[in-house]
Order: sequence, then structure tokens, then C-alpha cells
Amino acid sequence: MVHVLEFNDVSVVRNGRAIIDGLTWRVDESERWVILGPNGAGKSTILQLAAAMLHPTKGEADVLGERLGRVNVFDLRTRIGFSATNLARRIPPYETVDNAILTAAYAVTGRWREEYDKVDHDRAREVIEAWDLEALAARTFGTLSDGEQKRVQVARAVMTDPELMLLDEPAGSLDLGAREDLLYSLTEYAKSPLAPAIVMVTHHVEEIPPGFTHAMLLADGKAVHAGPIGETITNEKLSEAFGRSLEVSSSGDRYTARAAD
Ligand SMILES: Nc1ncnc2c1ncn2[C@@H]1O[C@H](COP(=O)(O)OP(=O)(O)OP(=O)(O)O)[C@@H](O)[C@H]1O
Repeated sequence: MVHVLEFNDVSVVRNGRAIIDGLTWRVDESERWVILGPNGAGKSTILQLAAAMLHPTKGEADVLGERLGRVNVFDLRTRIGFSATNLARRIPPYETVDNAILTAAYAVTGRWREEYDKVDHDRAREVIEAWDLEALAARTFGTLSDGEQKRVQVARAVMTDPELMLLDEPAGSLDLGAREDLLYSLTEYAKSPLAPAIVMVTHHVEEIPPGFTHAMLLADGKAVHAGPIGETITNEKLSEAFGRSLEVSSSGDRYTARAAD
């Protein structure tokens, strides 16, 4: 079987420091992963690798069966849905929501000279409806609230029917209602047998959508623990990754966590 992601002893070195340090990790197409860890642990860097935005300094990283460093990353990126705030910053503030979603078809952020087919326009319309964006479609991206922009970012990631979906803090900065709405939409999306493999970075266990199957706990660029979610999101393992005593509880498919002392 070809893994969606296959990292073998991958390191990313910046200023002489391994910000990702010897990571070996596999993701299969039916899996939905969450990556948790303290600030600066390397979570976003892993997503940058998975999004073919970054090459490893050492080791081998295969994304959708293609080895980074040997493949045209511009072609590869059109097969990946990626939602991240630093990517959203590249969406021109004067771009309409319609166009911000449509341009994902070319994995670009601003409309320029690309030719879009009817199928792209139809798909954009479908995604706008599915992610409750009809009322915002004609608005410019720069006038949207943080929560509305997050929803557009996820819709962009869905637009191309990706083979791999990467979400960097999709619920970050959302109010409670908006977070729950987004989690509901993500849960429904992830539940579909047609949904791609998903890797989501978050700071909070409360933001893990029900149905996610695996978790990686990252600290100092190293995967401290990685595996099936129920075996990984535990008091001991979370406490080890965050370097403080934490207590986690679950109700149904949702988690909450707090300091144990
Ligand atoms: N280009 C760079 N040059 C030097 N250091 C970098 C560079 N990019 C990232 N880093 C450092 O690498 C570490 C990992 O960064 P990364 O953004 O992946 O962490 P993170 O776990 O996503 O953090 P956060 O939870 O705060 O968003 C951080 O210490 C960051 O300062």
C-alpha cells in the first residue's frame, strides 16, 4: 500500500537547530490525525513538509507517493488541501470570497491570468453552499471576521477534492459558537468515506473533531508519542509532551484537558 505520507528519519535544521528531529511517521488514506504539542514544538513545520512547501534537511519525505526533492511541487500541491493562517495572509484583501475559493483550483491565492473551467466554477459553488458561505460569497476577504476567514480557508482546502487535507489550527481564534459550528462541519466532512486523509494541528484537545483516529504529541521537534487517538491522548502522555501535569477527560467523542495540580 502507498502511504499518503511517509516520513523516514526526517529532520529540518534552522540556524543549526533541528526544529524537526528524526521524525518517522506514516499516514494512511483512511486515517485522520491530530498533532498536539507546546508552542514552538514544530507542528506547523510538519504541516509545511506535508504540504510540499518545505523540504527536509535530512531524511526522506514522501507525500502522496512522491519523494520531496524529486517531484514538481507545484503539481503535487494541487492534490493537497491546505488551510493555514500564514497561507491565508497571501489572499489579497480585495479578493472576493468567490474568487478566494476558486483560485484554490490552481493552488494560488490571487486571481490573475488562470483560465477556469465550468467544472471549477461549479465546484466552487458547491463548496460555498456546503460550508455555509453563500451570504459572504460576494464580500471581499479583507472585510471578513477571523471566524469567517477561517471558514473560507477550510473551504479553499476542500475545493480541489484533495487526496490529503491539512488543517493548521482551523478553529484558532474562533468564538465558542463558531468553533462548534466549524467542528460540526469538519466532523461531517471527515465522516464521509470519500473524505481524504486529514492531518490537523491544534493547541486544544477540545478542538479534536469526533471520528479522528490518530494523534501525534510533539515536543522539541520530536514525536514523543504517536498512535491511535485513545491510546495517545492520556494523562501521562499529554503531561510528558507538555512538560506539566495534565488531566484529560473524554465524553462521547470529545476531549477536555486541564492542569492536574
Ligand atoms: N525559518 C526559521 N528559522 C529559524 N527558526 C525557525 C524557522 N521556522 C520556524 N522556526 C522555529 O522552529 C520552531 C518550530 O516552529 P513551528 O512554527 O513549527 O512550531 P509550532 O509547534 O507550530 O508552534 P506554535 O504552536 O507556536 O504555532 C520554533 O521554535 C520556531 O521559532
